[in-house]
Amino acid sequence: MTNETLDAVGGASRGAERFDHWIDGWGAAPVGGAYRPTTSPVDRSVSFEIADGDGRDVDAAAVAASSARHAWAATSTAERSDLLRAVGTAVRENLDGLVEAEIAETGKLVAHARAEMLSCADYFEYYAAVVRTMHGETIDQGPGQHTYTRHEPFGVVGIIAPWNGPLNQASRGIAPALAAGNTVIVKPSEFTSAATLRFARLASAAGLPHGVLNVVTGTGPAAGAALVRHDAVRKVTFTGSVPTGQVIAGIAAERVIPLTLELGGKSPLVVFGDADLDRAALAAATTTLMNSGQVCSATTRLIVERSAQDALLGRVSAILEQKQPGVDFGPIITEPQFEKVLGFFESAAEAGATALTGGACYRQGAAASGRYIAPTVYKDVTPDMRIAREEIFGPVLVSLPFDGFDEAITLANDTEYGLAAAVWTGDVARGLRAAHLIEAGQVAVNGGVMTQETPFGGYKRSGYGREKGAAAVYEYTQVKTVSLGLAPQELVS
Ligand SMILES: NC(=O)c1ccc[n+]([C@@H]2O[C@H](COP(=O)([O-])OP(=O)(O)OC[C@H]3O[C@@H](n4cnc5c(N)ncnc54)[C@H](O)[C@@H]3O)[C@@H](O)[C@H]2O)c1
Ligand SMILES: C[N+](C)(C)CCCC=O
Repeated sequence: MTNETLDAVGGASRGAERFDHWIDGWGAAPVGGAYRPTTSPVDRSVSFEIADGDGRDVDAAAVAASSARHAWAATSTAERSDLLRAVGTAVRENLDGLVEAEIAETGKLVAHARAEMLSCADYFEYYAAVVRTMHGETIDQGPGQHTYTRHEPFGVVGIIAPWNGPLNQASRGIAPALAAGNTVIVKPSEFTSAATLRFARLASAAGLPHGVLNVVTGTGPAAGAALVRHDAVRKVTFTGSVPTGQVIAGIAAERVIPLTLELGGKSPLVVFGDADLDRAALAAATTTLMNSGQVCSATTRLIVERSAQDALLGRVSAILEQKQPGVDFGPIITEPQFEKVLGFFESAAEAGATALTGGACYRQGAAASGRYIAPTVYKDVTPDMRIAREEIFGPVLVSLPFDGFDEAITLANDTEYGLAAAVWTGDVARGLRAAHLIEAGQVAVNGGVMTQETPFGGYKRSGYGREKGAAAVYEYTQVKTVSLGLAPQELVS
């Protein structure tokens, strides 16, 4: 692959644009005056200078979000719906700038970055519709009472986002939180903040009142922890790793505030021998390559009926071997994650797994200057190996054979995680039986798809709470019961 191709996907040789926080409808320089660079995973050049915030900047955002919250909560659902739709339109009309910012920090393929930004617009348009369906209930206690429930916003919601799908993952929380009448402070990953900052400007220009959406950038321990600890923040949605989720859950428990945790996964892809192996192989290759495996719900733990293992792995390897870095798949987004994936290769070699293809980064050609990892397929894996147990978050497929339905389910559930699963079989009834027995928040049988409309979240250590789907809007509300006496009551003295 040529340098020209890499430039096209990653954007080297660019000036380092500087980004401030977005607070109360304006760019706000960090109180401490510090900025940190973000880099392109394509060639490690500096992409942007991003405000390196801390608790003082969170304080400023909290003042803005708190000041705006009553007026925002008092808007009608029709007004909020119109504004959310306008935000979605603004994303569509300014797609190129968002895509450019996202690619500069993640190295995503242009087509993938565009799809993610369009899906971001979808979140706003979808929750623009959902907000108009929100309702409480009436409770019949007899003729003398009129009792009903209201779904009221929490006030200020904190959203902490990861680097693998920066604006996309943040939008998944921002849209329903705003729809429900909350104001929001977003803390993007310190590795990937630019698209979220550009988005916040667009949202303000589209009509979101000042203070309704704020973005504070900086590291997790400085800006992120300050956000979770802030008195004004009444609910937090965190998407990221289990260890960070545990830290945040500790703070939330201390403060007694609700938390949605969207954490990692080690999701199984179960293939029975009677499946369409060509389609199953394509699915396995796609999940391995998608965002270079940096997807929380990637089903990269391939659990395949022993009789079909060689045929399936041959097909998957053949597909992956044709793929080119920068053309068919992107780089690993952060340097620590790149090193982590290489560490898994060492561990796999020491444990005796066989790499049918891949198993290394690129050491020659243009891809060697970026964080590219060759798509990898492992055979001769045992369930106790690190590559079989831990989330790799790279383009690495790990194969475990099974004999019989029960062993397939046992292996699928032999993980501390429970985010997602996929099942491929020629017997639909068996596919659904497997789907019901697998401990995961979403299971796709024979290529079923998940969209904005489908609830998403984890079982076990993959987290709690649900995002996406109509019900997610209620995760950003608290229920109040109101009871009105209609008849004279006897007073108890
Ligand atoms: N379940 C999901 O929907 C989902 C989606 C995307 C990514 N993920 C998971 O995210 C992980 C990769 O993302 P990551 O490396 O950015 O995760 P991470 O936990 O390192 O960081 C996530 C966010 O938390 C912030 N943070 C870090 N320490 C913090 C602290 N002490 N207090 C407050 N905030 C803190 C970071 O700055 C970042 O914004 C993977 O495990 C992946 O599976 C899950
Ligand atoms: C990176 N994507 C494609 C937005 C998917 C993110 C879902 C979980 O990590």
